[in-house]
Amino acid sequence: MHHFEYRDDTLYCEDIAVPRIARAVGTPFYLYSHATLERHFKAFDSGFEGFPHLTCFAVKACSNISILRLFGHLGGGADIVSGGELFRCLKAGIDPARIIYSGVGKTRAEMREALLARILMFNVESAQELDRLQEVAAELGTRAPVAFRVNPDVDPKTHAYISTGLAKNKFGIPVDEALAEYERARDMDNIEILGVSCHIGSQLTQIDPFIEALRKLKRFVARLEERGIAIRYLDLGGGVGITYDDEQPPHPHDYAAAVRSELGDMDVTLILEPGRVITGNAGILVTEVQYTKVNAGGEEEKRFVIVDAAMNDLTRPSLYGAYHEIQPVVRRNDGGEEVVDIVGPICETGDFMARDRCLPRVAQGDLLAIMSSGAYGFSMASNYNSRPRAAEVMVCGDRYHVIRRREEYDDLIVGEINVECS
Ligand SMILES: Cc1ncc(COP(=O)(O)O)c(C=O)c1O
Ligand SMILES: N[C@@H](CCCC[NH3+])C(=O)O
Repeated sequence: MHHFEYRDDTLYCEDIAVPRIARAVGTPFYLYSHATLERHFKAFDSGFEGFPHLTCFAVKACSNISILRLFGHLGGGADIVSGGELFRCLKAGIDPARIIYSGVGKTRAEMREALLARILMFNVESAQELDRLQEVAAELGTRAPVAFRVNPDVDPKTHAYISTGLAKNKFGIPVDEALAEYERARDMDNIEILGVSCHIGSQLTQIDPFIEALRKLKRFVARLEERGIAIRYLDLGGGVGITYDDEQPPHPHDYAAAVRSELGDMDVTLILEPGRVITGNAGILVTEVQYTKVNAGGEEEKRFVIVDAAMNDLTRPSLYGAYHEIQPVVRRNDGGEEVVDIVGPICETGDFMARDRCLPRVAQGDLLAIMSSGAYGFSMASNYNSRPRAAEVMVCGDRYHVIRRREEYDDLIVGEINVECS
């Protein structure tokens, strides 16, 4: 359920007509519904009510500080993967004691920053990372709280690029090797073992792989306990999928019920790292049709709708061949339909939002809504082709706020130095 719906054939976000915002801020822009963000966060979090848990929003999915602030107010923490994400979370007022730090390539500087901020836990992903963390913590005269991210070798049955829990993926430490790392960590002066973590992939549409991974984790925790290593936190990562097209992912409550049932009376605090399931369907990308054209020279006639959003704004279709529903912002019921490629202005054939898509006939100046863009949308945007990044807007009821202004040309060269080598 989200709060983007038509009223008299015009798309509204909560109580505001989308064309009104387009006139005020220009296009393209990301548009988020505050009520939907809140609803999705609560829908996820409430599934674990009564069980000690912490919902740490995966910042990489949608990292605007106004949105992070909202989740912080709702009692959430954050799952970060860089110093930049830590910086954002602190700016957004997220309690560092609710921040966990994942990622395979943490630098010394990033470790230092996170230790100084006193985050809850590092999810350590390799033996060398453990050694480095011990050194950095010793330099600061502190102890680093850690979980190891174990790789359970479970097939998440998702797109190969976003599968992370198979042995052949770069993430985590194989379960069989992790035991030795825990024993090493136990003997380190500046490491404090707090937990075990895993994250097997993103956009999962079935519950079974989560449960298979959890079973392996439980067996692993029992082996740790046999060796006198106690675990306080069990981090199950993120990964619950959403409907982009016709997928039928589990409802967050069904996911939570299955996890709780498998956990039984295990005495741990659960950490969850949801991203997409919270923000994915709470945001859209609004774009304007610049041109339409027909290329009739080849074997088949090709119809193109050229819009002002591109792969630099929303990279998912180009990168994964991902499907995003595309809807006219104002529905006209007289023009019929046609099969088109909806493409951006970038000089790449891979710059498309949709291919061979049946769309109501559109004309220059029409607005289109690229749905389900609230996760891995703006956060993956770039300046490719020297395109200023889009604005981000959040609607709260009958008001809207620009939560990130559109970039200007001067933003494109921030940090560049105009050197002439003679
Ligand atoms: C370590 C980690 N946690 C959480 C997430 C969030 O995943 P999702 O957006 O699928 O919930 C990711 C991304 O896949 C991740 O890499
Ligand atoms: N960027 C991916 C998800 C990757 C999740 C990061 N571990 C997407 O757009 O679907």
